[in-house]
Amino acid sequence: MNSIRVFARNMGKWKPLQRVGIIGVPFEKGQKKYGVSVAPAAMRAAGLIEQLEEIGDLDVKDYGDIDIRSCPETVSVDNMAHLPLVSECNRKLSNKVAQVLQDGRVAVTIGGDHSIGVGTVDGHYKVNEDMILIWVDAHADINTNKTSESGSVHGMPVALLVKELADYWPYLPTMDWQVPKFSIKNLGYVGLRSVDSYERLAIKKYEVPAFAMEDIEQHGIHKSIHHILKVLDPGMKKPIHVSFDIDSLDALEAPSTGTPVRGGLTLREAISLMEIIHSTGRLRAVDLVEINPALGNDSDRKRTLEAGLCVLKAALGFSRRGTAPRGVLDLPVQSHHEVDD
Ligand SMILES: NC(=[NH2+])NCCC[C@H](N)C(=O)O
Ligand SMILES: [Mn+2]
Ligand SMILES: [Mn+2]
Repeated sequence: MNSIRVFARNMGKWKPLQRVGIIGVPFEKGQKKYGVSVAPAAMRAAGLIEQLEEIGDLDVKDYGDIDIRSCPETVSVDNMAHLPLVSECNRKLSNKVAQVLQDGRVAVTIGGDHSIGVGTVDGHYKVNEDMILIWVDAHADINTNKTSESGSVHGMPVALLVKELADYWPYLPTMDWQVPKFSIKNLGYVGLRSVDSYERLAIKKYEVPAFAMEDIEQHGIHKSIHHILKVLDPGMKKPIHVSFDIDSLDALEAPSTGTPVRGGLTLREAISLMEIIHSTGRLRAVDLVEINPALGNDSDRKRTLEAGLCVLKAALGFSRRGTAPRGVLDLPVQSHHEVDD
């Protein structure tokens, strides 16, 4: 984007330019299926950067992909597949996310499977220790290697991150760089509908605000996300990290994903959720994970990539109402219709 034009447009009372940094993570060893590593390239080919720039008032910088090289897997941990690879990828990713944030940009990370949530949250926490985390997912991803039925690390990132569960892990070789400091008290879930029994136990024990699909059914997406934000941050000042697993969406909306679950969020609900979070002005990092372009047919793939783009655009300020031309309206466009509650 032309920086002089941006400067001119931001003089006066216009909202400041939002700076965004894109990180691709072509990593798929946190689960068993081929293809989720192709998502960063597929999202770029689908027009990710251009579509974000079209929102306006965005300065988008593409930091490229994390370098995923297969290192020799000399150690192994029981029921935890490819730990050295997961660890190495996340170590690099954590540093990159911290760098993007220190550059004053919202860190937008395109996975990859959800094991990369370890690196994104770790990197974010290094910069903003008061961050809160909204995990939007069909799954809770809070298994340890002892409770997981799959042995896949994409079902474990939350348990690796939170300090309250640190004692439930054995020593994890290669993971010395990652010290769990983030508190489970700063975590909330949206979209759950496939939660394993020990995961359920952890959520209950630590009273994690968790809006499963039945809660969203009951309260609606607006009240659900407002409630989570209020519980996690009553003062409304903390930086927000959203880790968005595409399988939070209904399998009909986003079929190209490794562990689809029916009965999920509509795309409209996900867009609403992201619009609300954007409107706080405190979104600092967003992950979009588990898109697997190798699964399904052309139409499935296209629908899933489009859904991912819609979600990211909503998170970064795209308005479904349209945006008025500059200089015409000083205030954000609101609905012209008063609706009684
Ligand atoms: N990020 C994901 N899609 N995770 C799916 C996890 C599924 C299951 N709970 C497991 O531990 O393996
Ligand atoms: Mn997940
Ligand atoms: Mn999931």
